[in-house]
Amino acid sequence: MFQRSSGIEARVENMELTYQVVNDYVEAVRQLACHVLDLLGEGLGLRDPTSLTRLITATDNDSLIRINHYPPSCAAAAGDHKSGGGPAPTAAIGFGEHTDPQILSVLRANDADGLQLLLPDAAAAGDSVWVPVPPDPSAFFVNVGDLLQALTNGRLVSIRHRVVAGTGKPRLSTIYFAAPPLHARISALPETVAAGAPRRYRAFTWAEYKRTMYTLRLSHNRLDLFHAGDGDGDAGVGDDDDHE
Ligand SMILES: O=C(O)CCC(=O)C(=O)O
Ligand SMILES: [Fe+2]
Repeated sequence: MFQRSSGIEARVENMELTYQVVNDYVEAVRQLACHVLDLLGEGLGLRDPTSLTRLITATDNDSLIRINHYPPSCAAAAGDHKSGGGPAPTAAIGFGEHTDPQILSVLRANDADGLQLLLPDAAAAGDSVWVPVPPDPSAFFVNVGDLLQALTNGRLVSIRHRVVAGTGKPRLSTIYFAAPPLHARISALPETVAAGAPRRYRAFTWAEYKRTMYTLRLSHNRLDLFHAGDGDGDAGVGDDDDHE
């Protein structure tokens, strides 16, 4: 009985420690995300370079952290064997292709490879060229999300990526997704709109975007449903008071 309760106490202590470590990590990556957004705001020539950061520091921000674990793939090994070449095209996918929906993602992973990016220019030309991101546990991988693409009127691009599970080491990744409050209105910043660069997307709230996203497949190009001038369409999104 005594042993059992001390076991529980140890577990509670462990949980508290884990909670503390995760909280400290979240605070550190949140600050990093703010720093990156401030620099981007400056680089974009925003009148208020902190306006992007303020979206993710609001007390009711919707940011989250995700921890992914990809065990080595037996399917990839089988694919290698059968084709004598690369992994089986579908069976070895650890995380299907997608863009991150939020503002900014800050990823840290162990030294196992697997993350790949789709080259946007090749994709626009109809080719699928996947570029591996070299694993580096001492580095952060910072990714522009869909909302940042909309806020910058397409000047910053939310890159399509995926994870292919290899046959070697398990991959472990931790990603902080910096997001605004649900009610935040996402609309191209005025400095990114010009006669030669008309507003690409209509205004929407993060809540509307999330609602739409949950009706779609992971790989769907969701921003396509928010193009300016498309009306309400069947995307089921509201506010279109920013139409041009
Ligand atoms: O695990 C990774 O390396 C990337 C995962 C990812 O893209 C995501 O969780 O959105
Ligand atoms: Fe992602």
